[in-house]
Amino acid sequence: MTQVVQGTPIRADVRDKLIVALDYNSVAAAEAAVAQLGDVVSFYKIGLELAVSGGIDLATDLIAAGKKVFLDLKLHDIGNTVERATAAAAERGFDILTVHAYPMTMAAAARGAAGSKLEVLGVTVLTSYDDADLAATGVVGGVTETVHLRAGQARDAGIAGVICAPTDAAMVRAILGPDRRVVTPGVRPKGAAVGDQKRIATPAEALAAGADRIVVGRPVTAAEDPVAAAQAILAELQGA
Ligand SMILES: O=c1ccn([C@@H]2O[C@H](COP(=O)(O)O)[C@@H](O)[C@H]2O)c(=O)[nH]1
Repeated sequence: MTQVVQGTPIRADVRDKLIVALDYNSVAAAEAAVAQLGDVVSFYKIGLELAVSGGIDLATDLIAAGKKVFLDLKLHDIGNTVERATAAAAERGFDILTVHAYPMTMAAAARGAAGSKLEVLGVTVLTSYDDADLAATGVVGGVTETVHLRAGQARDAGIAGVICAPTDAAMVRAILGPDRRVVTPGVRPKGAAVGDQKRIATPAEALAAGADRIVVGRPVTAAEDPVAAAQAILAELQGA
């Protein structure tokens, strides 16, 4: 069904650029949000909170309802485990799976996803980190240098693309070229609460910098009117 926002139809390809994070602690709450957002949102993310609350099975219902589903588990383990978990995610029909952007982890996930439609994305540096947070983990080199390194390693591992901050997207796009995915959380419409995110940009800025898709959680799910919030983001994306 075509969405119309303020008299303008939202194209289907634009709708697929918005991934709404279902960060809830129960399947019932996530289902209520999906029902409320209806045809406005076509792509959902199941992350750690919902996954440990029984949400992985919700993906089956979402996929059956024609939605795309991103499983954001940020895997990092020995190669055999990552490869088998990735293959299991592919088997369940997920569209996107995240792993941390370490070379062995990404290579294992690439093997697990081989021959499937599952897009594996490597998480470069979390959008809630600044240089000091990264240094505290023992990483030598700031955020920009580390994202640069890890984006190149993601390309070389043969995975579909990366997760990065919208503020890194232009640099990452130049490294990955036009055919790989650049997906950015840390997106905040003008005036939205920043929360714990540190490297942020607006939806339009993220697309202009080279992002294919944006991930938005609280600015939609915690909004007084989540439908209006999602529609406003879609209108901004379509105008970008
Ligand atoms: O670097 C990252 C990787 C993943 N995320 C996830 O995206 C959403 C963002 O939610 P907001 O409420 O819009 O902040 C959330 O599920 C994170 O786990 C990220 O923010 N940054």
